[in-house]
Amino acid sequence: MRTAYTADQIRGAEHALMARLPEGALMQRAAAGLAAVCADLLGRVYGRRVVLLVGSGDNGGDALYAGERLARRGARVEAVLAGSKTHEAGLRALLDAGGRVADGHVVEAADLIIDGLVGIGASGALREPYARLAQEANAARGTVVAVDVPSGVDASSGRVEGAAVRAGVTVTMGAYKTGLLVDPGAAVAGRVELCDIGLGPYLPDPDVAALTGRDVDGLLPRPGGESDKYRRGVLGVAAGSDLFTGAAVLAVGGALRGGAGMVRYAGREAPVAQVRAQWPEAVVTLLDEPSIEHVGRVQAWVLGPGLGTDAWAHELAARVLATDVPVLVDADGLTLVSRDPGLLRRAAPVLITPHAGELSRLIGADRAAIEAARLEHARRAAAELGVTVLLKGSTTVVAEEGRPARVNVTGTPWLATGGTGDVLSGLAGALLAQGLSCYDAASCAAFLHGVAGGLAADGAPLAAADVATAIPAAMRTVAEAAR
Ligand SMILES: NC(=O)C1=CN([C@@H]2O[C@H](COP(=O)(O)OP(=O)(O)OC[C@H]3O[C@@H](n4cnc5c(N)ncnc54)[C@H](O)[C@@H]3O)[C@@H](O)[C@H]2O)[C@@H](O)CC1
Ligand SMILES: Nc1ncnc2c1ncn2[C@@H]1O[C@H](COP(=O)(O)OP(=O)(O)O)[C@@H](O)[C@H]1O
Ligand SMILES: [K+]
Repeated sequence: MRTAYTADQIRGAEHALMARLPEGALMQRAAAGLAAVCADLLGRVYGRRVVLLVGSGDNGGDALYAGERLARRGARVEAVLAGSKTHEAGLRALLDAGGRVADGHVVEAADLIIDGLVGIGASGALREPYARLAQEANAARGTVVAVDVPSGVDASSGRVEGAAVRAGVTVTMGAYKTGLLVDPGAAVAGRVELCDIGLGPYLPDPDVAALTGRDVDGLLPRPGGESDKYRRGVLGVAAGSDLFTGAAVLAVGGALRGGAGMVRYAGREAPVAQVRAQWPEAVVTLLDEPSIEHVGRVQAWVLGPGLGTDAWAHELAARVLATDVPVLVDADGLTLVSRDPGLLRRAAPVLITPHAGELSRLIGADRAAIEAARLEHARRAAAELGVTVLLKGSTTVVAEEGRPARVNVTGTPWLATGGTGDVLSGLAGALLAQGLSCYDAASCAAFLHGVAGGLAADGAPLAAADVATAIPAAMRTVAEAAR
C-alpha cells in the first residue's frame, strides 16, 4: 500500500522528528536525497549546468543545499532567487561551493532545473515572479526536478490554480503528499521519487492510500478446491435498453471476466438478444415487466448502464434497490437516483460509480469544480449519500466514510472512450458478488481496469470490449507483481 499525507500531517510529523535532531539535520537529509537523484539524471555531473529556482521558504533551502552538493562535484550551479527573502545559510553554502546567483535568463540553457519555489508551505495560485519562472522552466529543454511537490500544485489535494511547474521527476521528502497522487497535480509531478528522511515513525494515519499490484492480488478472491459456481458468487446485471444495447453487453463482458461464478442478465428485448448472442455464458432473463422476481438469487447487482431513465427503468431500479444484497449503481441508474434520492435509503451496501458529470447531478456541484478537487467531492458525496463512491476520470478516487480515500494509480488516457465505464461496472460488480466490500471491490476493479486498459491499448486506441478481454491478463500481471 502506498500511503500519502496532507501538508498539515507532514508538518506535524516533521516537528516531532525535528525536535530529536540537531538543527538543520532534516534539511541536509532532504538535500542529499535530492542531489543524488539529480546526479543520477545528469549522469556526469562535472561541467553540467544546473539552475535552482529558489523561493523564500525551506523548499528553497532544500534546493540551495542540493545545489551546493552538485557544485562540489563540479556542476555549474546558478540560483535564481525569486522570493522576498532567501534561506541564508543555504545560499552561503552554495556560494562557498562555487555556485552563483543569476537572473531568470539562465533557465533556458540549463541541463537540469531544480524547482525549489514552494513546497508544502504554499497557499493559493503561484504569485509573480514564481508563475513566470514556472512557465520558463516548462518551456526549457532541461530536465525539471521538483522539490517535494511541483510548485503550483496544492500538496494536500492536487489542486492547481494558475501556473504550475511540470516536472520530469519530483523528489518528495519523507512521505508522499496526497497532491502527488491526484490529478491535476499527479499529471504534472512526473516520476515521483520518495526521499527517506526518517519521518516514518512520526506519520499519522494516512490521508489517502493507493493499492499496489501486490495488494490487489492479496484481495482478489480465488476459487478453492471446494468451489462451485454458486459459492463463487452470482452477479445480477440490470442494464441496457432498446436504445442502448451495447452497455448491457459490455457490463456483462466485464462481469464475466471478473471471476464471478455466474452472471445473470435481466433486461428488455433488444439488449437480451444482444447479450444472448455475445455471451452464451450469461444466464439471461427477458423482463416483460420491470420486476426481478424470476431472475434467481444473486449476491450483488449492477444497476444502470444503458438502462434508460423512463418509468420502466425507475421501477426496475426500485426493485433492485429493495433487495438485501450490495448494489452497484452506475450511469442511467445514477440519473434515476439523483431524481429520486430516496431509492438509496437501504440497509445493504451501495457503491456508486459516477464520472464528474454524473456526480455533479447527485450532489449539486459544478462539474469543473469536481474535476479540480476530486477527493473533496468524492468524500462529500460519500458522507452526504451514505454510500461508497468510485469517482471516475483521469484519476479515479474511491471514498467511503471513516476510511482513507483510495486513489488509483493505474490506467491510460486511452481509456477515455465510450463504454469502458460499463466494463468497469461489470468487473466491480463481479468482485462485490464474490464477497469483497464496496471499498475493496471498487479499488481493486479500478486498479485492474487501469492495467487492462494499458494492456489493451499498448500505445494505440482501444475499444471498450478490448478492456474486458484484457481483464484476465491484468489479473495475471498483478499476480506476477506479487511474486
Ligand atoms: N524544515 C525542514 O527542516 C525541512 C523542510 N523541508 C522542505 O520545506 C518545505 C516547506 O517549507 P516552508 O514551510 O518554508 O514552506 P515553502 O518553502 O513551501 O513555502 C513558503 C514560502 O513561500 C511563500 N509562498 C506561499 N505561497 C506562495 C505562492 N502561492 N506564491 C508565491 N509564494 C508563496 C510564502 O510566503 C513563504 O515564504 C517542504 O516542502 C520541503 O521542501 C523538507 O525538506 C524536510 C525538512
Ligand atoms: N484521462 C483519463 N485517464 C485515465 N482513465 C480515464 C481517463 N478518462 C476516463 N478514464 C476512465 O475511463 C472510464 C470511462 O468511464 P465512463 O466515463 O463511465 O465512460 P462510458 O460511460 O462511456 O463507459 C473510467 O474508468 C475512467 O476512469
Ligand atoms: K517545489
